[in-house]
Amino acid sequence: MSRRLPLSLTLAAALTLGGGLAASGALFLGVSHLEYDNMALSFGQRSDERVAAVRQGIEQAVEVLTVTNQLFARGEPVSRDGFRDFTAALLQRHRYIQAFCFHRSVAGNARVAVEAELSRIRPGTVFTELRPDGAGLAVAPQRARYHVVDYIEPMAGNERAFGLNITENVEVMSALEVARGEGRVAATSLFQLAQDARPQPAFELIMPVLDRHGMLLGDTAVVIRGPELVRAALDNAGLLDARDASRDIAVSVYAGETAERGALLFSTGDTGPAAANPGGWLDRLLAPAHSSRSADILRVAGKTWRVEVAGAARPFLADHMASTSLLIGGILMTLLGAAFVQASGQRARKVQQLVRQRTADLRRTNRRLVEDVAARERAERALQQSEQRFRQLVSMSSDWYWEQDRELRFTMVTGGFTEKAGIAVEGLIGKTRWEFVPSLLDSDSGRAHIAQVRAQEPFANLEYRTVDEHGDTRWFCVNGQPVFDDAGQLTGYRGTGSDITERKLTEQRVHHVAQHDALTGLPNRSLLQDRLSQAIAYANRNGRPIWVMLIDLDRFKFVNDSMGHKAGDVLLMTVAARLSSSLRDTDTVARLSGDEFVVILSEHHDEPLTGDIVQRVMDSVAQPVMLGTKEFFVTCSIGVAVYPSEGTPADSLIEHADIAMYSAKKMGRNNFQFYTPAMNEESLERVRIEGALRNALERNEFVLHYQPQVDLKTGQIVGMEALIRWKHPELGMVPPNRFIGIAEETGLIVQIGAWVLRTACAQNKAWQDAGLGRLRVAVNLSARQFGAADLITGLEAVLVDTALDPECLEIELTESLFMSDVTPAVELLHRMKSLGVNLSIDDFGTGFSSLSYLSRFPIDVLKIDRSFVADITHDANDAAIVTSIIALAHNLKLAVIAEGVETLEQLDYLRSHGCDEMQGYYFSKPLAPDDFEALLRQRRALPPAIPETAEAVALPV
Ligand SMILES: Nc1nc2c(ncn2[C@@H]2O[C@@H]3COP(=O)(O)O[C@H]4[C@@H](O)[C@H](n5cnc6c(=O)[nH]c(N)nc65)O[C@@H]4COP(=O)(O)O[C@H]3[C@H]2O)c(=O)[nH]1
Repeated sequence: MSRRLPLSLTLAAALTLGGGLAASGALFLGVSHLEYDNMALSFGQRSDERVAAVRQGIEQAVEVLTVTNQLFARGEPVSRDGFRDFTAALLQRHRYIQAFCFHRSVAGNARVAVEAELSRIRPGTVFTELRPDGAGLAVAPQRARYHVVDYIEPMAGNERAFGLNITENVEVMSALEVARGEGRVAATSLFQLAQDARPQPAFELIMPVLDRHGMLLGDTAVVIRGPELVRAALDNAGLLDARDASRDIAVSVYAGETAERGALLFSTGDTGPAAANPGGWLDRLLAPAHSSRSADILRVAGKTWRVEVAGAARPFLADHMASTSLLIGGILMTLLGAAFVQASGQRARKVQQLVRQRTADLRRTNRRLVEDVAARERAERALQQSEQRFRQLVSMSSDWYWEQDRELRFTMVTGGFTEKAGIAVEGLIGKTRWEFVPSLLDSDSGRAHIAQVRAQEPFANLEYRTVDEHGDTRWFCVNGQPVFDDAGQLTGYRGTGSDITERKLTEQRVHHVAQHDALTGLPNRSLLQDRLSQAIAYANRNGRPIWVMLIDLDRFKFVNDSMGHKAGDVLLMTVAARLSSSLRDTDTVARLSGDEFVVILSEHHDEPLTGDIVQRVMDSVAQPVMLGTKEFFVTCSIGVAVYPSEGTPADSLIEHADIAMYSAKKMGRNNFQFYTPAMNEESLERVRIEGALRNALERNEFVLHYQPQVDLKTGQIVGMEALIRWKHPELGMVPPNRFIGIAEETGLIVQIGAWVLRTACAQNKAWQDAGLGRLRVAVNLSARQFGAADLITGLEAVLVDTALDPECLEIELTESLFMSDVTPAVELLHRMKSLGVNLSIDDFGTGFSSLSYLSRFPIDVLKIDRSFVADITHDANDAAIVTSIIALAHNLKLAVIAEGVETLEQLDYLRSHGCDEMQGYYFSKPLAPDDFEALLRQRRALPPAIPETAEAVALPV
C-alpha cells in the first residue's frame, strides 16, 4: 500500500487554493479602489469645509469693519465713550481683532490742536511714525497732511499706536486707495504686529470715511491677528474640535496667491507638495494617482488668499479595513476551504475504503439479516398461528382471558366474556375483582383470595357468584398468576375465567336431590342428620328442649298394595304436605323411609313444646284423602324422643323415637308415645333375639305348633296350619310376632322357613301314615323365601324327601308378594302350582291392591284376615268386607277360610255367609304336635252345618 505525503495536495485542494487566493486578491483590489474613491471624496468634502470656513472668517471680519465704518460714515460726531462701548462688544465676540481704529485726516496746520486734543486723552501724545528702519517709533516730522490714529480700542496694549501717522506706510495707504477706489473694504499685506509681545502675522482691513462731498475724512480700520482669525473661523465651523479628525488633516492659509513662506498666515501642518500622497508604498502601489492635498484661491477684501489642505499620513489599515479584512478573510477562507477540500478528498478516499469494507460487511450482515428476517417471519407466522389457535380455542372454549394492571384493576377481558358471562366488559374494566364483586370482601374465600393476590401469589379455582345484566345469578371460576417485569417488579395479573353457572346449578340440584326425598321434596335422612345436629346445638346454646317425632303411617301397606304405588305416592305426598303445613317453618319435616317421617321440633320462647303439637300433627294426618275416586282415612303412630332427657343421648334421638313409635303401634295404632327407658328394654330384647335367633336352628330350639282348620259344612278337621314356636332357654316360649319380623329382616327366615316346610311336610306324612287322615298342612311362606332362587327346587326336594302328596301341602302367601312386579310373581306361582301344591293368600283384605289380578293367579284359597273376622258381628263394614271376600272367592271358584274365629257368633255368621272353613281359638289354639295328634285321635269336630245355607266350594284335600 503506497504511503502518501501529508502535504501532497489533491487537485481539488490546489484548485480551491489558487482560485480562492485569486478571488481574494481581485476582491481586495476592487474594494481598495472603492476605498480610495471614498477617501478622495471624503477629503474633498473636508477640504471644502475648511476653505469655506476661512472665507467666512475673513468675510466676517470685513462685516465687522463695515458695521464700524457705518458709525463714522453717518457724519455725526462719534464720542470716544460711544466708540468704546460700540467696539467693546465686538472685541468680546471677535477675539482675533487686535484693535479698532479711526484714522483722521489732519492738515499739517492742525497738528498742534489735534495733538493737544489727543494729549487730553492720553497725556504727552504726539504724532509719531515708524522709523524707516522699522526699529520703533519716532515723532513725526512736519507734513502737509497727516493720517493719524485718532480713535483706538482697546487702548490697553495699543497705546503706542495712539497718534501714529500712517501716511508714510505704503501698504496701508495703497490699501486705502484700493478701498477708496472700489468703495469697499480692502486688506493690507501681512505685517508683524508691533504691539504684540509674541510677534505674529497680522493684517489690517481698512475702509475710508468720506463726507457728503466725497472728501476723505479718514478711514476706519481693524487690525487682525491672522492666525487667530483663521483658527476662530475653523473653530466656529467645528473643524478644530478634538473629536474631529482635524489632526488627520493640515490646513495652511496664505495671504496671497502663492504659497510663499512670508505670506503664511496660518498653518496646522505641512500642506506642501510633499503631502500630496501621504500613504506608504502600498498606497503608491495601489493608487499612484490618489492625492489628499488641495489648494484653493479666495478673493476677499480686495485681496487673494491661498488655502491649502492636506491629509495627514494614516496607517494603511485605517482606511482599508474592509479590503484588508476581505483579503485576510478570503485567504483564510481559501486556506480553510482548501484544507476542507483536502481533508474531504482524503476522507473521501478513506470513506471509499470504509465503504468497500462496510459494503462487504453489509453484504455479510444483509445475508444474515435475510436469514434472520426469514427466521423472524417463520417465528411471526408461528406466533400468528399460535395466537389464532389461542383465540380460536378461547372462543370455542367456555373460558375467557383477562389481564390486570399492578393496581389489580382489569385492563382487558377477551374471549367473548360478554357472550359467555352475560356481563358487558365495560362494567369490569378499571375495577378490581372485589369492586366488581363486593361480596368477596365478606366471604372467607374472597378475603383469602385478596390476601393471596396482595402477596403476589398465583391462585386457582376461585369461585364466586355475581349477577348478570338480566339479573340472573352467574357463577364464575377463575385462575390467575402474577406477571413480573425483568426487575422482578409486579406488573399485574393475568389468567382465565369460566362460567360455571350450569355446573353450580347442577351441583345445587344434585345437592338438593342428595339431601331431599324425590317423592315428597322433604329433607331425606342425610339432611335430617344435619338439621338434627343444628337443632341439638341450638338446644345446647339456649337450654331449650327439642322433640324428635318419628311418624309411621298406619296401614299404609294396605293402601299401597290395594290401590297401587301411585296411590301410595299420592298419599305420601299428601301426608308430607300436611305435616309441613301443621308445623312452623323453623321445624324440620323429613322422610326417613317408606311411610316413616321424622319431625324435629325446637322450643321457642313463645311456644313451649306440648303434647298438643303432636296431637295437631296426628289430626292433620287423619284428614280424609281422596285417592282416585275413593276416600281413605289414614292414621299414624308417633314416637317422640325428648332432648335433653335422661337416657337419651343426642345421637340416639331418632332410634328412641323409633322405639317409642313401635310402642305406640303396639298400643293399637293412631297413637303417640314418648320414649321411656323401659321401651329401650324391648328394643334391647329385639337385639338379643336377633343374636339368639342365629343359633336357634342349630340348637333345635324351634318347634311347630299346629292349628286345626275345620270344614264348616262337615265340622271335621280337614287340615292344619303349621305355626312356628321358639323355645329359648332364657326367653322362654317366644311367639312368632317377636322374631319372624327380625328373621325376615336378617334373612334368617329363609333357613327357618325351609326347616318349617320340611318339618311340617314330614309331620303331615307321619300323621297320614299313622292313619290319622288325609289332612292338608298349610305353611307360611315369607317374602324372602318367595324371592329365593331355589324356591321351586327346594319345595320339590321337600316333597320328594318327605313323600308327601303335593295336594296335602298348602303354601300361604301374603298379597304383598305380588304387588311389586306381578308378571314374575304370576310365573312363579304357576311353577309352584305345577308341582301340585295348593296356594292360598293369607291375611286377605289387608293389602290386596287389585282384585282383578286374582283371576290371573293360580290360587286355590283365600284366607280372610282375623282383623275382619274379629268385628264381623259388631262392625257392618267388616261384615260387608268378609261377605264380599266370600262372594268374590266363590265367583273365582276359590275356597275361603276365615281365621281368628273365636266366637260362635262369628262362626255362625261365616257359616251362614258360605265360608268354607274356619280356623280359630273357638275350635282350637295352635297345639304342639303331640296335642294336635291327640286331637286328631279324639276326632274332635264342629257340629255340622245345615246343608242348604250356602253354596260351598270344596277345599282341596
Ligand atoms: N287372637 C287370635 N289369634 C288366633 C286365633 N286363631 C289363630 N290365631 C293366631 O293367628 C295366627 C295365624 O297365623 P298367621 O295369620 O299366619 O300369622 C302368623 C304368621 O304370619 C307368622 N308365622 C307363624 N309361624 C310361621 C312360620 O312358620 N313361618 C312364617 N313365615 N310365618 C309364621 O306369625 C303369625 C302369628 O302366628 P301366631 O302367633 O302363631 O298366631 C297365629 C295363631 O295363633 C284366634 O281365634 N284368635
